Amino acid sequence: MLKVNHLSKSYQTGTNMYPVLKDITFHVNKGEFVAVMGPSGSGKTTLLNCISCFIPHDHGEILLNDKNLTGLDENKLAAIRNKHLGFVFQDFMLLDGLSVFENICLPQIIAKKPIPQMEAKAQKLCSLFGIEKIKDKYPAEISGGEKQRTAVARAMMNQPYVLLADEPTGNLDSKSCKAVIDAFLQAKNEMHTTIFMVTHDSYAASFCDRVIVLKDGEVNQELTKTGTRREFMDQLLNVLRELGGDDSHDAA
Ligand SMILES: Nc1ncnc2c1ncn2[C@@H]1O[C@H](COP(=O)(O)OP(=O)(O)OP(=O)(O)O)[C@@H](O)[C@H]1O
Repeated sequence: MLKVNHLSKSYQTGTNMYPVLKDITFHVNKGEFVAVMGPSGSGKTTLLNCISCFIPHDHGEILLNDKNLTGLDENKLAAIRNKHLGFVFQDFMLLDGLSVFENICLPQIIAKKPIPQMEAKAQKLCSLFGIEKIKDKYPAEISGGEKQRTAVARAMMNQPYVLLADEPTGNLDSKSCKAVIDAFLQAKNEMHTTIFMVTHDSYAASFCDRVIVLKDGEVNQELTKTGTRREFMDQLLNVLRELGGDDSHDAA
């Protein structure tokens, strides 16, 4: 579903070029829930921004459902972002003046989809993610966990090929974190959604099928969950402790 082949990216500061991603290769299969972890500055956000088509990469290729995104012009990239990618951000990015239900509908309002079809879909997502009771409230009236579940529902409106999440649990306590992870697992299990999440949180990552660990812009290792979630979390904590890059929830 998502293939990243030999991806490189440098930033220019003055006359100096700083390589941030160095020959990154990995694949994410349809329906897989994959996290990217690594110490601060290892290139996680840069990688996500390249996959999101927000910034261009220098070398290599990114394929989304076998379509090569490399070299597409900004209009084509914007169309791919709108149609085929869903986004969940650390700070929710909900529109304060719209209700929960209207926020969820937003991607299809922008895409000018028929209203009855759109409302039926939003209603289904509200019940899937357990936010039916708050659907008429406004973002200022709901909790952080409810805001993020609303953001997950909104990201699912266009049934994206891949849901991209940037530190989705970063602003949440353990209980809300679990509620958001449950929303991802529901999207994966009931809608076969492919999820790619950047996180510092080993607790959140322990619910994933696989974790790609970055260090200094390179894939340091890939860890696949084989045993229990708790064992996987301990494995992640050990790896991250060695590399210096986790701030997992204590209550995990
Ligand atoms: N626009 C930019 N221009 C120049 N350098 C940048 C830019 N954005 C990021 N960097 C540098 O690239 C490196 C990787 O940054 P990035 O934000 O991708 O790391 P990260 O792993 O997401 O870090 P964190 O965990 O702290 O969010 C860092 O050294 C950062 O200072």
